Amino acid sequence: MSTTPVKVAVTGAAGQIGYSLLFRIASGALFGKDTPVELRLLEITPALKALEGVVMELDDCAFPTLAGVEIGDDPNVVFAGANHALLVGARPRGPGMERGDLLEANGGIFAPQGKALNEVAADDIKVTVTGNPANTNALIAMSNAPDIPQERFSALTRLDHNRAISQLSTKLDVPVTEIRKMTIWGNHSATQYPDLFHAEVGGKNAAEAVGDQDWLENTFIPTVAKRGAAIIEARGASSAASAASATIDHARDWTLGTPDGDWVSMAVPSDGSYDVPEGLISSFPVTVKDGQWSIVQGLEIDDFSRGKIEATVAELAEEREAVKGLGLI
Ligand SMILES: NC(=O)C1=CN([C@@H]2O[C@H](COP(=O)(O)OP(=O)(O)OC[C@H]3O[C@@H](n4cnc5c(N)ncnc54)[C@H](O)[C@@H]3O)[C@@H](O)[C@H]2O)C=CC1
Ligand SMILES: O=C([O-])CC(=O)C(=O)O
Repeated sequence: MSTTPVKVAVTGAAGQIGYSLLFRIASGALFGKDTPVELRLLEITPALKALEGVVMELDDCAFPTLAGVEIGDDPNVVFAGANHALLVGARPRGPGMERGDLLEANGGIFAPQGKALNEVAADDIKVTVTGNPANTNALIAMSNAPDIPQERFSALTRLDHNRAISQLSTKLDVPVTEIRKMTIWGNHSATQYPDLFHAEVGGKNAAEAVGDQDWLENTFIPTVAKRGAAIIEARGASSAASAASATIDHARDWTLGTPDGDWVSMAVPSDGSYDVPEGLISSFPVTVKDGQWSIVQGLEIDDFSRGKIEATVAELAEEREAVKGLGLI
């Protein structure tokens, strides 16, 4: 086992997602059994007592990979030396709300956290935003951290990506391992575009394998895009274990790389690819090598896909204007 622990900061650590996420990270699910991790956990002051209880449980697991745990309510202390920051802490939506409705309540969390990361995180910091509305919260954090390269900021669309794989696997009755090159474009919201035209099933085009445009348009896309709301309706609370699992998948692949012949969906700062305005944090198909992501280039986008991508990107542009208006960027 290597001796220097990787420092992973997690915000909202006493929350629902935190309760799943911390135990997965501590058990080695993020970087493997040979890499010790130190957890640095941020909460608001009233939640620190609950967090102490979670830390007692982490202790009680005696995880060989867990090298230490620090907790606190000051991001300037908790983020010190962090190599990864998983920004989960934010209010979840309730029934009948869209994620964008959280912008006013949650946006304010991400400006001070971006500033703190800028000041005290390690030089190789990678930031993943899970708290909603994730894309625009990542934009706020990034805009408040001018000394951190922009490509170190990302938002989570991996849960949508995994949901899309699962829906397709059920439809075609194939194992998830047969499905490659799934893409979520745009915003982690109801406007997101899960794209089957570039996905593959057993090496064949997924849209052709489905052969049913009506299912693709009227069942697949809305099921994936509205899955979060369906879970809130059923569970009475937003998805937590699957969100934690997707956060692990995202941060792991960003660190260890994507397999040959496949890609993943990550919301990253646009460089103008596929006509997504530069600087918006939008989901793209990406590959990762040596810890750096690249947007997959050269995909042909037909009129149907173009319309879907434009709609979700227009929403991201509106959110950017809204947070400008709030003085957050
Ligand atoms: N991107 C995605 O795919 C998904 C995102 N989410 C989002 O993740 C967020 C967290 O969800 P849950 O864990 O279920 O919520 P939760 O309410 O159970 O936990 C949130 C925690 O964040 C803490 N918190 C609030 N402000 C904070 C701050 N300034 N600093 C540090 N901690 C702070 C709260 O005290 C609470 O413990 C929500 O915004 C939810 O909508 C949830 C599922 C999927
Ligand atoms: O839907 C929500 O509010 C929680 C979330 O982001 C998801 O499950 O995708």
